[in-house]
Amino acid sequence: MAFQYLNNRPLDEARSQYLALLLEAGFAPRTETIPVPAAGGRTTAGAVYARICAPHYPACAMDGIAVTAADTFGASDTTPVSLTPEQYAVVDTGDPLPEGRDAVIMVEEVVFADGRAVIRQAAAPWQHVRQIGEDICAGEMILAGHTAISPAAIGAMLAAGVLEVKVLARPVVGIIPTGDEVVPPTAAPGPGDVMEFNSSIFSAMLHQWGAEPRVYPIVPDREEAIRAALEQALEQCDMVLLNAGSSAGREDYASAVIGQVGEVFCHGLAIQPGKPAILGRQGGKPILGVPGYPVSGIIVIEQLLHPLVDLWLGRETELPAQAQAVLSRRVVSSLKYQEFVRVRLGRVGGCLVAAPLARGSGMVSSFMKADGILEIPQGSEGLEAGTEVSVRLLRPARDLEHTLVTIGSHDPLLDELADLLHQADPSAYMSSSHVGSMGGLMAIRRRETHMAGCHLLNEADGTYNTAILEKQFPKGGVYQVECVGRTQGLMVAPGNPLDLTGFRDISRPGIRYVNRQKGSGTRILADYLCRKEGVDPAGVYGYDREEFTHTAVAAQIAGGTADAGMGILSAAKIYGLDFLPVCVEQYDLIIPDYAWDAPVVRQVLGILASPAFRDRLEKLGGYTLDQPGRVRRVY
Ligand SMILES: Nc1nc2c(c(=O)[nH]1)N[C@H]1C(S)=C(S)[C@@H](COP(=O)(O)OP(=O)(O)OC[C@H]3O[C@@H](n4cnc5c(N)ncnc54)[C@H](O)[C@@H]3O)O[C@H]1N2
Ligand code: MOO
Repeated sequence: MAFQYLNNRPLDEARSQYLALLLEAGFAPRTETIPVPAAGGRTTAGAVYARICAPHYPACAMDGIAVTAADTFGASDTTPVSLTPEQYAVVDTGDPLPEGRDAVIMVEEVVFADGRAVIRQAAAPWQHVRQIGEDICAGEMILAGHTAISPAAIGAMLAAGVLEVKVLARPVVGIIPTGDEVVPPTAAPGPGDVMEFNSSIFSAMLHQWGAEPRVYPIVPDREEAIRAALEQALEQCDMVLLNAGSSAGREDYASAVIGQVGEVFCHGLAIQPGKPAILGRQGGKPILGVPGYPVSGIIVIEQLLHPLVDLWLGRETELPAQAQAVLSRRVVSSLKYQEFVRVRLGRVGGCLVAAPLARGSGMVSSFMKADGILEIPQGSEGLEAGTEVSVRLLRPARDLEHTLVTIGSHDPLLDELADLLHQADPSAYMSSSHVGSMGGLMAIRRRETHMAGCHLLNEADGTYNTAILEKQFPKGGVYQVECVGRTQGLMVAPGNPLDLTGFRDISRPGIRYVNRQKGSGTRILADYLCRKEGVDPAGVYGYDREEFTHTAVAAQIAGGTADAGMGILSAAKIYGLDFLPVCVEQYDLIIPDYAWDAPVVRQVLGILASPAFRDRLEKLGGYTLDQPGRVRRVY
């Protein structure tokens, strides 16, 4: 296939030109008529008029008696009026007002005696009577065109005799997943299989926007097959997403195929992620070529499809909620692209802090973890730490107020802690970033975290954390809180097929080691063990290969790309690995004084000391618990 290079069009410009082009070519909503009870949330296609009055008869508004007001005139405490059975009728709320009557007296104000109704106050004509059309008059406009139908509007239409309503049809959006490697979701994928989950992400987004997704079967990377699928979807849908094959690879046919069935308006946007997006059309029908990477796909359909759905449904695209936050770390950006950076947000010490998340376009979990999106404009080289930024919120702002931010050493116990915290208080959340023990202490210095998991060995005396905390916080300001003792060891493949006997064996020829990142406590431990056991790191294959968590190291070994790595027993257990224990280390939580009184911190300290926490850790295995939650030292 001829190599077609991509444009680099600014997003705003491309989007507005694309929308204008589509409108000119006849992009317009379909309408449909549906029963009113099912119309909640839909948008009226035109004005809706009342067919009958509501109420359509004079109705009693209270339980009591219907009377002729003139019969009651003069009634008072001193001159009660006694009505004969011919002069009144007992009625309930909603009953039609009996012929000849013109008022209702509440039952509380009537004394019945010998079949007569005695009243001590005159009734005003038409009191407690709902007149015909009091609510809605026949012929009156109930709803204007292009109006969202609220629950009350459903009631108003039905009361006014409108049983069916013409609404804007939900746009049917066809989603065509493509790729030879792409397979339906399974818990046991073969090597090279990529699970097809993009269509499920996009479908969920479309439902949220009021559109109707229609997912087609996965199409292999063959030009004719993709064209046939696209032609079918164009016949059956109002808009079509062609997923993957958008960039410049050998089997990337999206652009060519869109060109064959219609027209490519633009291939390539100045955005990252999402740059290979294709803006195409067949007449006024949009065809979007959406990159295969999930994060790129989410950004592209949010930026391009969401406005199309809004336009179709006659809605203004809502301005997303924004929050001002302080950037915790420097973010580098390319001058060529407008970048969408996923961030975690947390209010720490009175300041909303935005911590950038991993930026890989294939990392769908980074979008899941994100609290907001920071947009860095095209032409910017990035932003320095400490810059005040405006972040588009992905979660309600109030959730951020009760989020415990933890940045530091990784341990699966943090996930258990987060789960227990949220169970105990559904308004409380925990967001953890794994940057290693030293990284956590740095985050405390930058005031961006409530808490940091820490296990830093002082080689001189074999103690943990104390020496480094004294050095890092000479002026004090942190609490060292006891958490657990945990067994560190060498994780190896199940059955230990290479017969490793201990740490020293990592330098054996043929052994592929996988390490933790510099600054992590486990890396410091590994470096220490190298010196102690006379292992030369330069002679260890893979010593410079770094992963950021215990589970990531375990996953490499389980996946067969490494033979050994240092980590904790609980991570080895999750992956069914063998484990050669090396030492028990002290894992503490370091809490800065600026966060000490935060309610979420108090809650977490309570959970640490609870039997539920002990139970969870017993199940994980590899931990010893003395008095979690106890303050070891204040610096
Ligand atoms: N030489 C170049 N390579 C790439 C470029 C480029 O400009 N030159 N662009 C990169 C960028 S940026 C992106 S984004 C991706 C876009 O890739 P495609 O749209 O061509 O998609 P694929 O390569 O087919 O897939 C990418 C990735 O996503 C997985 N995938 C595909 N469909 C699904 C699905 N339905 N559910 C889950 N995951 C899916 C696919 O297996 C790949 O791993 O290209 C870069 N390369
Ligand atoms: O621009 Mo592609 O969308 O990452 O990562």
